[in-house]
Amino acid sequence: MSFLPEPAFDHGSTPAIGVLLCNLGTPDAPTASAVRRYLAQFLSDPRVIEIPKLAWWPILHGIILRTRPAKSAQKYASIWTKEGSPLMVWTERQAKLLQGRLGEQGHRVIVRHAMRYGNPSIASQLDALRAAGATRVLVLPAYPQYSGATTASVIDEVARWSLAHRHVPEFRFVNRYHDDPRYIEALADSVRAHWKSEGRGDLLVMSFHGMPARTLTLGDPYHCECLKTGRLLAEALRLSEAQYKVTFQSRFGKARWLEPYTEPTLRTLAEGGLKSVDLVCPGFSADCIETLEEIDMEAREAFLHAGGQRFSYIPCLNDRPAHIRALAAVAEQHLQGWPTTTTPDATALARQREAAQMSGASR
Ligand SMILES: C=CC1=C(C)c2cc3[nH]c(cc4nc(cc5[nH]c(cc1n2)c(C)c5CCC(=O)O)C(CCC(=O)O)=C4C)c(C)c3C=C
Ligand SMILES: [Fe+2]
Ligand SMILES: [Fe+2]
Repeated sequence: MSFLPEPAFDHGSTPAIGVLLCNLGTPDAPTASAVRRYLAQFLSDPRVIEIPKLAWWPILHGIILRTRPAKSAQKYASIWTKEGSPLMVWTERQAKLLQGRLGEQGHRVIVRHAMRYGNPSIASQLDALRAAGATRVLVLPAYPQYSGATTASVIDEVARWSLAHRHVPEFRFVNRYHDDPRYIEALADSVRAHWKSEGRGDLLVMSFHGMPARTLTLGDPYHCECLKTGRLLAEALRLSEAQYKVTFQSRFGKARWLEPYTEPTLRTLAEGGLKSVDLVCPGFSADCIETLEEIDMEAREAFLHAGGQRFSYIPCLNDRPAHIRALAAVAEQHLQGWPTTTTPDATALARQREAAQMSGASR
């Protein structure tokens, strides 16, 4: 392997700490071609599809990328905003607000947002942080619950970027914050606020993104962390076991995924006589196609069609002040003990030595 020559870190007056807020990513536009590009990158990630490439490639390129983009693009179009994809808009806003909070901490902190798939890429934002003088970078995947498919995939991408650089910044990673009291309180606060303004249903369904069921037996902690978040949120809201239910949504493909599945559960509950339900998605830090379309449109329709009378969707934490406070607290906790001083920059020192020798020689 060979490394390209690269400019020294631009330290400016004080070396900075970068904070990279990462989310999953989203297409650049609600069109079939943009969705195809996005899905091709996403579904080629071996962290996401754990099937040998030889078996998966013909399915991905022969079937999925020919059929899914057009259907998905229509769904994206139904949630797209003037500013763009909701996931992008919220993540960008969260990073700005986080910058406002972390900028107050006494050291120079530069917050950037990045997407694991699509834009802005993790690589481009790490380049930008490096150019701005960040010699240390805290990577904060906006996934409260750890999973190999999400959190570890972000870590892979950071490692891939590092493979191409000689002078790699110091990294720290937030692997999870599923049981952080400030995150739980932010969730509880949003549910209470919703009940106050919209009224309260007979059951609170907590719907998390699903994962293939086999990941649980293979050792992925995701399922356990979702259940713990659910229990802690229920405790914060003083709910009995009969007053809430944890479910899993967004099944992809034919394999068994984590159960119970959200939409079939809602249908069964409605058929069993449940009239009024509140639904919250605690594992999504920002509203996106999976919450706005799959839950607030499709799951709502399924519940009402099966005899339910009231379906009340509680938005994700998005830019709620308690959420930004929680993210800032999680970041601060991981920044603790990280000195802002840096090792002398080898290139800068070599240049200084060279300049001193030159000026000595000319005298
Ligand atoms: C919150 C955590 C997430 C986990 C865990 C996760 C696992 C996972 N997802 C897929 C397949 C798809 N997910 C899609 C969208 C999507 N997924 C997450 C989050 C998690 N995924 C988010 C935030 C989004 C929204 C993106 C947006 O643009 O709004 C999609 C694309 C949409 C579609 O075509 O349905 C797919 C496909 C798998 C296979 C998986 C675990 C193995
Ligand atoms: Fe997903
Ligand atoms: Fe979905």
